[in-house]
Amino acid sequence: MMNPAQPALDVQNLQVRYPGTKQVVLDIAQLTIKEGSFTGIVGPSGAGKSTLLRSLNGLVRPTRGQIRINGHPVPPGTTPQQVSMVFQGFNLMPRMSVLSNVLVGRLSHKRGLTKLMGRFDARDRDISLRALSQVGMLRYAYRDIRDLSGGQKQRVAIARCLAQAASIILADEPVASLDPLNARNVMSLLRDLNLEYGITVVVNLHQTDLVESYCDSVVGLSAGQMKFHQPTGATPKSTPDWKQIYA
Ligand SMILES: Nc1ncnc2c1ncn2[C@@H]1O[C@H](COP(=O)(O)OP(=O)(O)OP(=O)(O)O)[C@@H](O)[C@H]1O
Repeated sequence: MMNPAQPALDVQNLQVRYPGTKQVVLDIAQLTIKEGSFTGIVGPSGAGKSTLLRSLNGLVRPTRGQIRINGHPVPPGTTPQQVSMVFQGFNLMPRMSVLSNVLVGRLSHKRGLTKLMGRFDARDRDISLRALSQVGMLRYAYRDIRDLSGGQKQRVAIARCLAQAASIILADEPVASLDPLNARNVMSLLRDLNLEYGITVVVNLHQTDLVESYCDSVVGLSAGQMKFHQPTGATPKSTPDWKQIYA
């Protein structure tokens, strides 16, 4: 159930230093992402965009700070069930069917031996097939992942998020390895899911035109610091054009 008053993501005093290094690569005093929003994260290479998403997903353990997901504090380094991630390289299992890959999204709803053994029931299959239908990939359900194009693979990865019933999708440069047409198709799919189901989307992007077309707000990072967080639409004259971060 959407609760627009409550942020989907709330970050306070987040700091990341990778183990064995001295450099603080992310230092964000406060970042709030509204539920149901579609936020682009921009910034030069090495700015900390991936580190931010990976911290939110528990893949990176912050040195300090607090992360709240849908109002609940997330213990450092844990992956909340409501959060699902899409990667540039798809992170799908080759030599397995499309459906098997989507079923992986159901694992976060399992416990104990059932999870360990990767056992799925009829409901899991129904949910996964429905997810494939939602991304227009149902007819590929029993095909091998290796038979798919990059754009199709990314659709399957997004279906895996839907099977997980994630309320937040974090997408780390999801279209970086796609041609411009497929890039727009994948962005449109994310936008449709955002509008239709209220899924909060946070996406790292290098292409400013995609940020302008699809995102309702934009966060600018530079050298691990948050430089701005503002709507993408009418940019007030008093604030710098967000594209300046690339200058
Ligand atoms: N596993 C790691 N160990 C040590 N340092 C890392 C690690 N991962 C990233 N870094 C460093 O953290 C900083 C931020 O990297 P990050 O990948 O988050 O940036 P980014 O904005 O996503 O860059 P890009 O746009 O090139 O993907 C960089 O200086 C990078 O070298």
